[in-house]
Amino acid sequence: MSVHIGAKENEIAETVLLPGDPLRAKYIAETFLENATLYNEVRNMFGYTGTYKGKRISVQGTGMGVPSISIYVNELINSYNVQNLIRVGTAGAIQKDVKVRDVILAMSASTDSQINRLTFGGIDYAPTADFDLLRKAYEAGLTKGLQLKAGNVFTADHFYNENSDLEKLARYQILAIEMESAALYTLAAKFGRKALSILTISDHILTGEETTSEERQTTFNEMIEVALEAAIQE
Ligand SMILES: O=P(O)(O)O[C@H]1O[C@H](CO)[C@@H](O)[C@H]1O
Ligand SMILES: O=c1cc[nH]c(=O)[nH]1
Repeated sequence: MSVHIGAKENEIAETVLLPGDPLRAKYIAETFLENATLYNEVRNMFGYTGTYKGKRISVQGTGMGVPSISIYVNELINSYNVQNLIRVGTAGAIQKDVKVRDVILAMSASTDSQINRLTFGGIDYAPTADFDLLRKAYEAGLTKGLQLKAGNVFTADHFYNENSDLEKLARYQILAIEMESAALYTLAAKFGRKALSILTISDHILTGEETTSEERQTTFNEMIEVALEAAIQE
C-alpha cells in the first residue's frame, strides 16, 4: 500500500476515474461498475475496482483542492502504475452560455495555485488535457447526443474568494471554476500519463443557480457515462 491508499499491488486498474467527493466514488462503483470491490478506506477516501462493459476500471476519491488531488495522483501513478486518469468533478460556470448541469471538457486549466510556480520558477506552464482522451470523451458525448463544450477552466485555490476577478476570467474565455485539474494535468505530464477532466456544472456563479449537495454526491450520470465510455477505449 501507499501512504494514503490501502490497496494491494494490482488491485487498482490502469484507468481510474477521479471524483473529488469519495461518496461520488461509492455512487459510481455501485451504480455503474460490475463486481466492484472496495480497495481503499484510508481517511474515508473510498476507492473501488470493478468492470464496465467487461473492462477493468477503478474509481478513487481525491478530496478537494490541489494538495489533496496531488497526493492521490502521485500515489496512483508511482505506487500503482496507473496510466489513465479521468477526473469526474463539479464546477461553477462563469459564462452565460454554460448552464447548470452542462458537461464540459477541460482542454486546459489556468490556476492561481502556487504549485506550478514552485515547480517551474519564472515559467507559466500551461496544464493541458491529453488530446486522445479528450477526443474519445467528446465522441462518446456525440454518441449520447451531447454536444459537450470544451475549453479552458480555472483551478482555484480558494472556494470562497472575495478577490477573484471573474469578469476578467470570463472575458478571457474561462468556462468554469473548479479546484483540481491544473494539478492533475501537470502531474500526468510529469510522469507521461494521460489525463482529462470532465466536469458537470453544479452551480452558476453569475446567476446563483445551484444543484443540491445530494446531486453533487450522486447523479451527474451523463458525465460519468462519458468518462466510462472514454475509459473503456484505453
Ligand atoms: O465535485 P468535486 O469533484 O469535488 O469538484 C469541485 O467541488 C469541490 C468544491 O465544492 C472542489 O473539489 C471542486 O473542484
Ligand atoms: O470549485 C468549485 C466547484 C463548484 N462550484 C464552484 O463555484 N467552485
